[in-house]
Amino acid sequence: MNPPSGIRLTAVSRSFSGRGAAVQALDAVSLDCPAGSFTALIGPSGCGKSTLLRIALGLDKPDGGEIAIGGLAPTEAARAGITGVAFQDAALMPWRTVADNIALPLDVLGRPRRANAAKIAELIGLVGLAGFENALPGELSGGMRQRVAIARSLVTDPKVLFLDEPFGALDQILRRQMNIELQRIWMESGTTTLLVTHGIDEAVFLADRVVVMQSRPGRIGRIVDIPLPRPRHPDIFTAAEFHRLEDEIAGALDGH
Ligand SMILES: Nc1ncnc2c1ncn2[C@@H]1O[C@H](COP(=O)(O)OP(=O)(O)OP(=O)(O)O)[C@@H](O)[C@H]1O
Repeated sequence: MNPPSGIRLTAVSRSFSGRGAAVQALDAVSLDCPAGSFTALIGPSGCGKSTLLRIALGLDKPDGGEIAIGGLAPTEAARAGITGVAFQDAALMPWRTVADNIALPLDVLGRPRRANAAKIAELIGLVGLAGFENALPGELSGGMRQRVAIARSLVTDPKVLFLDEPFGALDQILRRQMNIELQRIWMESGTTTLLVTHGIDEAVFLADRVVVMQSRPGRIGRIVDIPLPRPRHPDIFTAAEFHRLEDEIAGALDGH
């Protein structure tokens, strides 16, 4: 049997006590993302999305509950290269070429670059950047930079991928193109993916399920299954069923 490669949160809580009253950023959040699934996380500002992500990446610790990434504690999973992550800001190193930026997690984990040359070339092809291997970030468009960030997040062959609004800064047309690309990459890589987004349309287009969070305290309000067949084509954005699912999520965000 393959090792488990999903995400499992069991009653995860995290509160912050600042100068004012304590804030319950996460209140007993339980979520199971099966291996290979695509989950979108959506919710109002301050509902605990970043806190959840930071805990999943091993950058913060919960006050209570448990979290397992591919069956491991978050810090172990990160150290083993099981976790990949891409943020809204592509955060590329401006002096490193596309190939060198993609290779960065290998350098951090002390893995030999030469042994992974074929992997880097494959990823460059996967994100549609063949021919730009030696370009510097300053020579790329915003969408191309985000594609480099996604390739970089996949270079360790992660079992679990966290995407924090990776297309939030892009315009609507480019965002849709990137959504189509991301669906293809996910279908080819089979990586368990958790996408944090503010876009209802993006969530419905990409996800198997949309987790709608509520704030103060940060909780899961509703989980909406997205039973649309794959691969999903751009014309699905105008389908009646697509709009019905968007409305259901919008309603859940409003607390209905
Ligand atoms: N380090 C911290 N110290 C104090 N309070 C914090 C800290 N980090 C988060 N919080 C509080 O926890 C709550 C959840 O914050 P979090 O950043 O996780 O929300 P979010 O859903 O990611 O919001 P957004 O969509 O605006 O990015 C907020 O009320 C925030 O003020």
